[in-house]
Amino acid sequence: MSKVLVSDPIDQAGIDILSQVATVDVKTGLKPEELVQIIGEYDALMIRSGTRVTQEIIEAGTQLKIIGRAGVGVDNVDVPAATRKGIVVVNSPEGNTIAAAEHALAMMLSLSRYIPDANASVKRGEWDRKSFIGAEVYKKTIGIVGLGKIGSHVAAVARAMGMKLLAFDPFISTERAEQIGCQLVDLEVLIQQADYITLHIPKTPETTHLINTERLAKMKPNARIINCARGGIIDEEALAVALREGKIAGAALDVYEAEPLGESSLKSLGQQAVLTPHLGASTTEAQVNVAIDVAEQIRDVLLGLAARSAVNIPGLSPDVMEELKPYMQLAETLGKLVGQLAGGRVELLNVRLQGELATNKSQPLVVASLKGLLYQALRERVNYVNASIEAKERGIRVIETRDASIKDYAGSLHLEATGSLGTHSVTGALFGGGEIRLTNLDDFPINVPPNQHMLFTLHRDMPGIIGKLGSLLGSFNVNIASMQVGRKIIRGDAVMVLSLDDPLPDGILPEIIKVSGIRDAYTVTL
Ligand SMILES: NC(=O)C1=CN([C@@H]2O[C@H](COP(=O)(O)OP(=O)(O)OC[C@H]3O[C@@H](n4cnc5c(N)ncnc54)[C@H](O)[C@@H]3O)[C@@H](O)[C@H]2O)C=CC1
Ligand SMILES: O=C(O)CCC(=O)C(=O)O
Repeated sequence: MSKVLVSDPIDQAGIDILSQVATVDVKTGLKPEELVQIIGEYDALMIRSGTRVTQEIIEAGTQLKIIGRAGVGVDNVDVPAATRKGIVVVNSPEGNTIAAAEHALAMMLSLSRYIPDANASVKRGEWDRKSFIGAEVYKKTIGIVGLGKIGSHVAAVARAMGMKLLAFDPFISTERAEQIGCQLVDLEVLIQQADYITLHIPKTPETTHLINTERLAKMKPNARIINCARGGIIDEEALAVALREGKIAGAALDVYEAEPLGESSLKSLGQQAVLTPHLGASTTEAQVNVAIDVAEQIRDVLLGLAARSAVNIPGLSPDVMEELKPYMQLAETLGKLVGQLAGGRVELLNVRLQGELATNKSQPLVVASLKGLLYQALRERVNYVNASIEAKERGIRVIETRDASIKDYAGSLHLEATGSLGTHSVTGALFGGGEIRLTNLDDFPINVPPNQHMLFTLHRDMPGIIGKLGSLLGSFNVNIASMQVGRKIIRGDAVMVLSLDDPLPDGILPEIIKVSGIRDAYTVTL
């Protein structure tokens, strides 16, 4: 019989499901070294946010087939390490949506009416009615940053409370925002106009310290901010200063840069700060939902079936998987690339399956392309199962075509996306040993392997451009790993594809576009 280790508190409903197919050991509060010692015995590991599944634990888990995160965020799992070892990582993208949204709303009302401090004062034996004169949310403006699952539910309830709704989400169409009843605005407008700002976005390099000293200074003095998403989206030190100096009226936080929250200047603040210990998902209902959702997937994988919310490995039948596996990564990489070239708010994705891929069996490659395209917006919340639904909800039209006559490579994939930066296309194929190659960019022939940090330029093919760009990058201390020019005619238009050792520093892209002969430049992270 298989063995499952449950290393965080999980609802009994999940344990009951796992027990149908496995011996279940519940051992919570293990130290990392204790987990490394015992993990080798187990076929599956089920966690919440309390267990950090490091590469060392994954390496020691020689029998592991699946890691199940009873919740949304898999930022406590080294997913690339699990993928390298063929371990499926699953989560529950929707099981705690309502719980997290309601917590954010509860935080907003608690802040406005000083409920935590008023409660504490009554319990101390006081009857102080003067210190807790609150503010109404009715007719106030709420600015929702991130209009995904949780943000949309917050919007629906806030609307019912008579609030005016602004939203910032660069990956959502205006139509979708209007359906939810929100006016889509730039972040800076939202920051300046909102009375309440609530964050419902993933933590990514772009969202880290999104709320910093400068943005706090632009908020209204009566503004209150709520973070029930991820710690680190707000710069906590800057927030504490802004609250202490009365630059804004209040903050309610459920998540912190380091958890549990240790020494922090937030703790010495008065009633203008409400702090909870990462309770967003802590409702009986959400814990039952996520436990069942994830336990069912662990059970299915242990029985040799597919998982419905795998974040790293698709739930395809073994024979289809065998044939398509080498191309899934290609499709996802091309999706990530073309999505970033097209900018946010992609309206249209054309996927052309070429050569031997031009068959019905290759349909999962369209889904993998969408998963890549949506990665920048949704991170680990997009998977092979929900990618098509998420695309539809975001108003992304997907056109799928097949062309068996294109035989430059055995099989190749061509993606074209239209978004806020215009229309861009990329083609890719697999070379010997399954190595991914980008073979065409915006109709220019190229032949480069994808790299984590890349820079693309559209320029005039003329002497001196490559040197000027190289010097400019050098002056910003950016090291070029490789460079290739793609052109159709000599001294005509051309593209330059550069692989960089590091991400491009902020502010350099406009400088690149100023170089004479360069018409456009794009940077992507894969
Ligand atoms: N406190 C808690 O216990 C819980 C926290 N969460 C967290 O809540 C957050 C939201 O979760 P969901 O709504 O389920 O995710 P979701 O994936 O449905 O929505 C996230 C939204 O953020 C948008 N987005 C991505 N990057 C952005 C950026 N740079 N600026 C503005 N918008 C951006 C996306 O387009 C998407 O619409 C996540 O960070 C999740 O980990 C989720 C559940 C419980
Ligand atoms: O498991 C928990 O309580 C944390 C929930 C959470 O933050 C998530 O699902 O992303």
